[in-house]
Amino acid sequence: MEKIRVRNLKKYFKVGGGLIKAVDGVDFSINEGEVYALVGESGSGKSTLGKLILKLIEPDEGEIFFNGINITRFSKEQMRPLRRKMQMIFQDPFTTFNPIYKIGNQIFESVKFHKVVEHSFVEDYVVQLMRFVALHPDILKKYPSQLSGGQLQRCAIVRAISLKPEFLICDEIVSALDVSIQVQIIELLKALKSELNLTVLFITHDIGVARRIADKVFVMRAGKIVESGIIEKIFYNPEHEYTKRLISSVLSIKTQGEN
Ligand SMILES: Nc1ncnc2c1ncn2[C@@H]1O[C@H](COP(=O)(O)OP(=O)(O)OP(=O)(O)O)[C@@H](O)[C@H]1O
Repeated sequence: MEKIRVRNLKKYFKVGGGLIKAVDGVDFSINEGEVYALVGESGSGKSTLGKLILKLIEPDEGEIFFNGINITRFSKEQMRPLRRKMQMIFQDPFTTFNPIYKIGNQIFESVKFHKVVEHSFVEDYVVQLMRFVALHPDILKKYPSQLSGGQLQRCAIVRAISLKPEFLICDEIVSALDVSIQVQIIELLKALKSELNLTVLFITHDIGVARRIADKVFVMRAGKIVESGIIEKIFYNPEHEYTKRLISSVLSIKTQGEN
């Protein structure tokens, strides 16, 4: 079943006297249970595309379908029941949480707001999820500033999955983390994906990271998808010059690291 489809999506920004074509006529669909990576250099339009799909910003043109329903012109009220089903996790876990409240309270509130489980089960439910992502439940009593980036990103994952989403966008969620922690978070996401039958769009500038998690990939350049398909095929047999460049930059970093 088709989970997400976008058709001729466009978002331009007026900056100074000029126009930035952040997303410039994008078409694609993602089926239920698929993990797609969206790969491209900084500024290619990846985050803007992610925000458009979730209707965090409005497109200038084009259409967005979720579960086959055209949500492009849905109002805030119409979007409310869908918000829980479409979650986004961002690069910087320190801005995900409000620094003045304990982590637990923030996750409990969001589970209560969306009425995911009965009030009396909320704490037990979240504690279970904390264990699932290998975090001690005592962390729920801490403030964001008391946690490491990796711990906080796991908490952001708990908050997102606690709402039982159907579609998850991860926007550069491992970019700010050490390589060993990156691997742990990617493995965690893979486990979650199969446990929860999630459909995932994993945004990253690093096609090497994309390859670890995704089955398929969209390569984005200057607001357009220039190549897409099965990631192993594209990694070993890229057609577009831009994709070749992305791959060779990953390979050259690896080679330098190995020397
Ligand atoms: N609100 C905005 N106002 C003006 N320009 C914007 C806005 N949001 C994004 N842009 C511009 O749109 C282009 C695409 O930005 P976007 O953040 O989507 O790219 P990206 O591929 O996610 O890159 P990065 O990983 O660096 O965020 C960039 O040139 C950016 O400066």
